[in-house]
Amino acid sequence: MTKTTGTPTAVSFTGAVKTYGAVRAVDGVDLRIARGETIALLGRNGAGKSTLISLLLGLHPPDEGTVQLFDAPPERAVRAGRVGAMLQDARAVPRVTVQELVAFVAGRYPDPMPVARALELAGITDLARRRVDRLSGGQTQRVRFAVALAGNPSLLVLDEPTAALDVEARQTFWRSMRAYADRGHTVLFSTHHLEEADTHADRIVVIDRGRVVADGTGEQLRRAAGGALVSIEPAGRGTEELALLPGVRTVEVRGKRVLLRTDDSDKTVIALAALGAIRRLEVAPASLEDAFLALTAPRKETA
Ligand SMILES: Nc1ncnc2c1ncn2[C@@H]1O[C@H](COP(=O)(O)OP(=O)(O)OP(=O)(O)O)[C@@H](O)[C@H]1O
Repeated sequence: MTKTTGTPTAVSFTGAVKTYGAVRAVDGVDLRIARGETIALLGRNGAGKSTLISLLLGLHPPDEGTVQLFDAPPERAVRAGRVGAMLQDARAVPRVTVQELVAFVAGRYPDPMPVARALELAGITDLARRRVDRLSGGQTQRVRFAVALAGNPSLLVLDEPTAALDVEARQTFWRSMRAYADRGHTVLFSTHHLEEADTHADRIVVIDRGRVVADGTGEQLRRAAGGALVSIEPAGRGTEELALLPGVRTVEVRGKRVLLRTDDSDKTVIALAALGAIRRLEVAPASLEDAFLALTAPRKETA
């Protein structure tokens, strides 16, 4: 299926379910990540990304199904120092300096990277002597990245790693993440930034209501959601007949214009021309954002 089919497995979810009361936060997830892959988890707020990550790290057991890291239970891989994580809600330890904290974490791993290297990759060399509880939000986030890297783990798990970062820190982060991934490590990150997922991940996994609703490259997702967007001013025509045109998957009214998501823009445009009375035609390839919205549309919405 993918170029990584024969590669050893880093992460596997099989029928994984995690409920919180009536909420099925993770609802039957099957997912395999090969060693060396960089995976982006995309999903709306509350889709289940953080819960999936907590199962992966062994912070919670699944209610049903199994989760494995490197063909073993997550706790074993975590205890063996094969995993580094950067979570959203990790709290700063008071009074220690950045350097002390990173050195402490590195010391708990069997094969850590030099502390100076972790600080450099996270872009915080100049913060080494600062106290960790006296940093800005973005600085704290970069310290968390250094902590995740410190053990030189085979698998790096990053929950919304760029959420609080400014433009420059974001660029430094992605450069370092890529350098890390290029050395054969496996990286899983969650994000709300579609262009980051598209640019920096080998594969994008879209989660919606606790399920995997799409899994592929940005290009594959764009294609799956409908290859192109044809937009027109309908000049008084109803939208019903437009929905029946060849290739058209969905019809959406946006102000004066009508947007047709189509699998075959050539056929759709030829049919539109045959109908006549169509003004200001525009054709554009579907964006990843279009694909994401189509994949995660609320159930009641008529697209
Ligand atoms: N500790 C908890 N107790 C009860 N419900 C929870 C708990 N943690 C998460 N949930 C619920 O589980 C669902 C999935 O939440 P989760 O935090 O995994 O989503 P997410 O995709 O990470 O969201 P976000 O993008 O907002 O961080 C949501 O409906 C959330 O309200």
